[in-house]
Amino acid sequence: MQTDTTATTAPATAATAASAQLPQLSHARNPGMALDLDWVAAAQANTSAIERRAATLPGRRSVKKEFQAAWLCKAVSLIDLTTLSGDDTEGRVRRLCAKARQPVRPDLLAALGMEGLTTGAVCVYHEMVETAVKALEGSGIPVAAVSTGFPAGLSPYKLRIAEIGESVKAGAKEIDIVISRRHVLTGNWQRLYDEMREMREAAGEAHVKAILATGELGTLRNVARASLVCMMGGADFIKTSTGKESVNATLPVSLTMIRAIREYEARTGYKVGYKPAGGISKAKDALTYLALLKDELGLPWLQPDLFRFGASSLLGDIERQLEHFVTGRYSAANRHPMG
Ligand SMILES: O=C[C@H](O)COP(=O)(O)O
Repeated sequence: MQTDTTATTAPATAATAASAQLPQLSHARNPGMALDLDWVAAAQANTSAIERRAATLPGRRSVKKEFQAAWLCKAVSLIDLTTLSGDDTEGRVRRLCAKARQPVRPDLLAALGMEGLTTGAVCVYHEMVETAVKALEGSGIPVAAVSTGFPAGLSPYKLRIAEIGESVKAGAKEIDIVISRRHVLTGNWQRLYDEMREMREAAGEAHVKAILATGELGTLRNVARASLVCMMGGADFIKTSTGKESVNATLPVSLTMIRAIREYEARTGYKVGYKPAGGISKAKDALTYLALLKDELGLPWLQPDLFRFGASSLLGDIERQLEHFVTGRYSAANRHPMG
């Protein structure tokens, strides 16, 4: 990873490295704005340039040793620890919540000086929200609910809106909505905008992550346009994927969405969060995403209120890498179960 982290004086521990380089910053919530169809029509995505730039990212020089451990701890704090399976049970969700509270073995965290580290959130289906809220009581870890007919978003519109309210009532502080892909594919920006507005309103104080399902949007230009429309409609985050599409988070899609976020902030002054989700399972990939974020948006985005990984198995690999950093040994992946 090519960042300026290695150019600074080496802090003594991973904890000091993390806190010295990644300041705590907050931001005003994006209120949305009137739909600007001229801006949407003008949005471009130079696919070959984006793909060329994305291809260079994984091969870049990686941060090492305590700097790598610090960035990995930062990555843990940015994970929406997720289970979205048809066979989810209350027991599995309770185990996942215990993992969110204590994401890395206590002896490793003590050696890293990172006691108290937790994941950013736990993400579940509506039926599991109450269980997760109870299991996370007192931890400060929010529960995110996938909603609006996740993953396809094709249930009756009234029910999709009602589902948001139900999850908020059950205690979800974050709602991951799925957009209607057909509005993007048919260029019905007005309808996409209206739905986003209504979903944001239904969520009230709960923050809304708009899942674009980019693997089903056809082109990067559509991804750029849909990103803008969702931000205009008041999305707090834009998120790549449900994890159920055949193509989920990718670096070209991430570059496109991140640049839309940058443009939106430049024009409106409001920061919108970014959540790549689906298929991110290796610590190395997490570092690439963090480097991309830092390069394109800067350090303010490397906080849980502006960036999350949607991931079910990434934490296990990060824990393995941290164990290796502390002990010099790797353990088998099955020693790091999630739920
Ligand atoms: O939003 C989160 C995704 O569903 C998780 O996907 P994953 O299981 O590929 O990590």
